[in-house]
Amino acid sequence: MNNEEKLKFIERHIGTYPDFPKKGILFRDIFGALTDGQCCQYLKDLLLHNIHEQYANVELIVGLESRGFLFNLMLASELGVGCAAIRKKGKLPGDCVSVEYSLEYGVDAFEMQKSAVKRGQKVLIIDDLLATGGSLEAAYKLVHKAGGDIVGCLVIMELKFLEGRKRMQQTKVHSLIEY
Ligand SMILES: O=P(O)(O)OC[C@H]1O[C@H](OP(=O)(O)OP(=O)(O)O)[C@H](O)[C@@H]1O
Ligand SMILES: Nc1ncnc2[nH]cnc12
Ligand SMILES: [Mg+2]
Repeated sequence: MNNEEKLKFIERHIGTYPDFPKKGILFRDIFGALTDGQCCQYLKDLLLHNIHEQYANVELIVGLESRGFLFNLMLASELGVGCAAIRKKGKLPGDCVSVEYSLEYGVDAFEMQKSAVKRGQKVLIIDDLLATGGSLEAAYKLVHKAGGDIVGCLVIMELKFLEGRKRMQQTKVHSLIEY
């Protein structure tokens, strides 16, 4: 299968749920695709392909709690680099940097351990989905605060109509699937 066919295959397996978690939200469920073994392999192939094409010399993959964690360790181990976590507030021990953010259906705060990123380290931020961009923008600020050099962000899905990309003009953002 070529990359275009792999992408179509994945698209067909992503679940779509109207009015979840709130009325008016059309929820795009990556977990629906991950129960299929082929989808897991194709997703890995396409994410790695994109990293090789778009983001040279990545040294650390940072994933956003929780759906971003499905991909940060997997990609880091494939690339032979480290991975780190951005978590919702109060979950990480030690000295942390913290940033408040809002998303399509709420407000929260993200944290990251200061020790997770070395000064000037080349960081790729990964998540399943870009909606309003609140989460990804907060992640960018956190990694920057922690001393990282962000080479870009990679997401599987992008909800174009919410224009989250407008908040991310400080770096390169790539998505595999646009809605
Ligand atoms: O672009 P935004 O409007 O910020 O929305 C995108 C974020 O929303 C979802 O996460 P959610 O906060 O629902 O948490 P989860 O990953 O733990 O399910 C999704 O996984 C992204 O991380
Ligand atoms: N519509 C949506 N589907 C899945 N995750 C989301 N996060 C923010 N908006 C979302
Ligand atoms: Mg998330």
